[in-house]
Amino acid sequence: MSAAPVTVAEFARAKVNLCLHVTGQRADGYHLLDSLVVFADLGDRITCAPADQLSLTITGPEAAGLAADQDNLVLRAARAFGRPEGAAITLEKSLPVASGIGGGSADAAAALVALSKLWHVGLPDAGAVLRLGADVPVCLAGHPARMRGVGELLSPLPHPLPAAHLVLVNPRVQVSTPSVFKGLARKDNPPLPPELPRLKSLTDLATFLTMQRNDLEAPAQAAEPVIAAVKTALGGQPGCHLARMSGSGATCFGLFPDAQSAAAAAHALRARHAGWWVEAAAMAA
Ligand SMILES: C[C@@](CO)(OP(=O)(O)O)[C@H](O)COP(=O)(O)OP(=O)(O)OC[C@H]1O[C@@H](n2ccc(N)nc2=O)[C@H](O)[C@@H]1O
Ligand SMILES: Nc1ncnc2c1ncn2[C@@H]1O[C@H](COP(=O)(O)OP(=O)(O)O)[C@@H](O)[C@H]1O
Repeated sequence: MSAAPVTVAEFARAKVNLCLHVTGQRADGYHLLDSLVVFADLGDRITCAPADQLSLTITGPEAAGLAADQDNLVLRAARAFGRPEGAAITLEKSLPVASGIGGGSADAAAALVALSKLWHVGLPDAGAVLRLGADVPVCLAGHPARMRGVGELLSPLPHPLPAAHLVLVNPRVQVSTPSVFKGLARKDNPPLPPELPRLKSLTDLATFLTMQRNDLEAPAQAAEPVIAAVKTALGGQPGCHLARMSGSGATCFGLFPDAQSAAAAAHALRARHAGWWVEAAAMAA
């Protein structure tokens, strides 16, 4: 007697680029990156239930920003298995769409894991995973990593990062990732140091990051000057060790030492900027 099929749920954590150096461009136009990627204990949720047909339903506070059509990265992830079986997939969307924290990539990665469990099949090959999006491999890895190449070269960090809390702020503007890359003044910026140092405290981490960059900040800010205001507002909160944009924006993050200071900053920012999306979360280990 075979076991009854069960529903599988996976968490799709927000990705944060603590720094993002653009070091070159490939002949196909994709850019070479060197980035420290971490995850927040905050994200979307994918649930896959057994079904004859493949279907997607989107719920949650950010559902209105996204269509449940064939282009949705969750259904693209299902098709990456080749000929997909049926599944009734629910995406509970909490992360703002197209905001530099990889919500779509995290959803794709979570869908891959959930469907491989539901269907008892292996994951698609690395090429198929990367074709879903440059951020999907790191989201599938799901742990802090140094990301190079166009996103496919992942190295675990040589030393664990210190505990930290994040405040994520999105001013509710969408910036187009291809346009931000196109706006770069230079594409051959210096990489991260070859060896990442041991960073024992949040002060060590912030000091190290202050010497690194997000090269996409300048072109994103040129398109949406409010991003500079977000960084200033975050950086002015008590306990904020560093404020920077993630990915191609427009979401910015602040690094805080503990849950209390992060929650207080989030509260103050929400009170001052009612239209902004503001969330506090621990940085996942
Ligand atoms: C910039 C980053 C940094 O982590 O984050 P987000 O802003 O998306 O969160 C990622 O590289 C984005 O990853 P992802 O959003 O999965 O990218 P894709 O769908 O593959 O590509 C979207 C577009 O971004 C540009 N692109 C993306 C990745 C890369 N290494 N070089 C590029 O030039 C290309 O113009 C591409 O058409
Ligand atoms: N499940 C999904 N969640 C978010 N965006 C999605 C999804 N499926 C497709 N997309 C599309 O992918 C693009 C990138 O979205 P997202 O990953 O949220 O942003 P970013 O790459 O800036 O972090 C958006 O233009 C969006 O329309």
